[in-house]
Amino acid sequence: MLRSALLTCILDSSITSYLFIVIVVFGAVHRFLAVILKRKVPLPSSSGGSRPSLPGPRGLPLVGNLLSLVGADAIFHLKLTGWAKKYGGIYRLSLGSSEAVILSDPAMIREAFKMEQFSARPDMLFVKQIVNGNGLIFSEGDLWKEQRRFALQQMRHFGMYRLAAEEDQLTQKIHGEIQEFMHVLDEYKETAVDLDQLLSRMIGNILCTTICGKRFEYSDPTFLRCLDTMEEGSKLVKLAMGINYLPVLRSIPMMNAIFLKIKSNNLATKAFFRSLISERAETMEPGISRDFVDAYLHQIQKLRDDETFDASFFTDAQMMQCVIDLFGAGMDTTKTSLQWAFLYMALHPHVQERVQEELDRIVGTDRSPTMDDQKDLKFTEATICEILRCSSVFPLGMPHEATEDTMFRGFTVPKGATIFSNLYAVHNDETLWKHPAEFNPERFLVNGQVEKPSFFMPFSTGRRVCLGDQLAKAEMFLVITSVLQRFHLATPSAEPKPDASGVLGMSLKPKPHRLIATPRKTSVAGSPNGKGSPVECSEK
Ligand code: HEM
Repeated sequence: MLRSALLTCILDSSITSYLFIVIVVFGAVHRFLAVILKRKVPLPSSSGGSRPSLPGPRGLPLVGNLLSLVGADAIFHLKLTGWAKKYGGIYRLSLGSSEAVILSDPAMIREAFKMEQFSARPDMLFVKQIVNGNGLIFSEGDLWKEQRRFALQQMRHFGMYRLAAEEDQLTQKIHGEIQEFMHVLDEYKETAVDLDQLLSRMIGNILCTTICGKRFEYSDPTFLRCLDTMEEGSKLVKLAMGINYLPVLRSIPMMNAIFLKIKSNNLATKAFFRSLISERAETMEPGISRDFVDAYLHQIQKLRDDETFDASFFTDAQMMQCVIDLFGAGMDTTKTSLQWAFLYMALHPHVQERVQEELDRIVGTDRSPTMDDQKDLKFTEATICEILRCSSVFPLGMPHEATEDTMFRGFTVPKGATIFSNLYAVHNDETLWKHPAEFNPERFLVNGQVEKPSFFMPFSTGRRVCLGDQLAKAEMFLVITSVLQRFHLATPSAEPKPDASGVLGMSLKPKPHRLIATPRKTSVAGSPNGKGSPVECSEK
């Protein structure tokens, strides 16, 4: 009871500044003790002997740059972007007991993330105690390489190529999910609605279908509990980040309560997916992979049957973490990107009208858009690129870690340094983009063709580039085109216009806002080929 009241209080973002101060104080003590005990802890100026030091803001003794970041957790990306303007495309920061290197130059990010030495993940306590080195996001070395190769093959297969094949069952299910979303949207008619929960259910179902072959009713309590647990988990993980750098923070009751809650949420999430995996295992048939779990179960079976095979990372525990990683990585990012997409459409009605005009011309109103239409919907495609650029939902990517002291662009990046790629800075750099603050899809069109410059990198780049990029792009394309074909989106005139600045949580989210979805004059049936249950469309 007390713990749950404490956690409710913790989830209120106003407490984060307090936590930050706690982290700073503990950071100072930790570093002080480390120095006293002569442990090897890098100091702000310790980039090494006569080697040129990386530039960066001056830190205070013991706490480094932590004090400059107090209260900046919701705008961390802006703070780092401000420093990039002063210190350049590569600079360093001292965060508690660890050194961070911030890359904001796209060419440097491309070069760095191709390098094996910069492809590890920071050695965080969470990773050790919860993920246990398994999965796709925090795994490393041979395990990561093998699992990534397999998962990539499957995600590309399920994500893009199968979504293009309309007769495929999975594709039909995803189209059905979009229809269900629009059916619920239809029921709101002229009422303003916050799309957050509705999008969670649709994206959650698309991911569950792709990964485990299962969909849930929007009101299913088990499904809703799982979505809530994962959402809460993202907030808690962000709050407890400090524990990764200073494990001693766990001795603070509030931090320990967060840590224990993250662990219990993780167990609940595993229980949810365990039952889905069991269902799959009971119904699988030889040679048929209906989804990611099916493919994984077949792989485990194949390797067990192969007597010459003695070492493999394909285990049940590994499969579980891969499933959780794919769901976790795909959920918040795709949902948030779609929230931004609909907000931008409502804030830029002329762009929305151009997309709708293109959809009416190329797809018409008798069928839903399919992946085959993508190549012809140039302005729509450019608009989706602009949504990804402007929103930069993963503004600092995922942290990487240097596995050894490495000379890079004339500087030494020390072993153990956490490397952040400031994708937000790249996507808002005035030297690369004309008027980057403007929402303008035209910037991606050259002579009527979509052209994506090398400095457009919403899914990061290199060895650890997003594994679900194809699925995410396909989902965004199908959802955005289907919704805009059927609805006109607007902000409620009686409410203040939502502002398009984001708030940084695990991803960069728009501030809470409501939209009105008014049905357009269309007569689209419930599936791409016109079959399926039609959903009524009323006139404006
Ligand atoms: C618009 C949606 C998405 C965006 C913007 C996005 C962006 C990113 C970014 C920036 C990274 C960090 C790469 C790095 O470490 O350098 C990443 C990693 C990852 N993403 Fe995505 N992502 C999206 C959707 C998805 C989806 C749908 C899935 C799967 C279902 C997915 C799975 C992953 C995984 C597994 C990783 C870790 C890869 C690794 O460590 O090897 N993502 N994503």
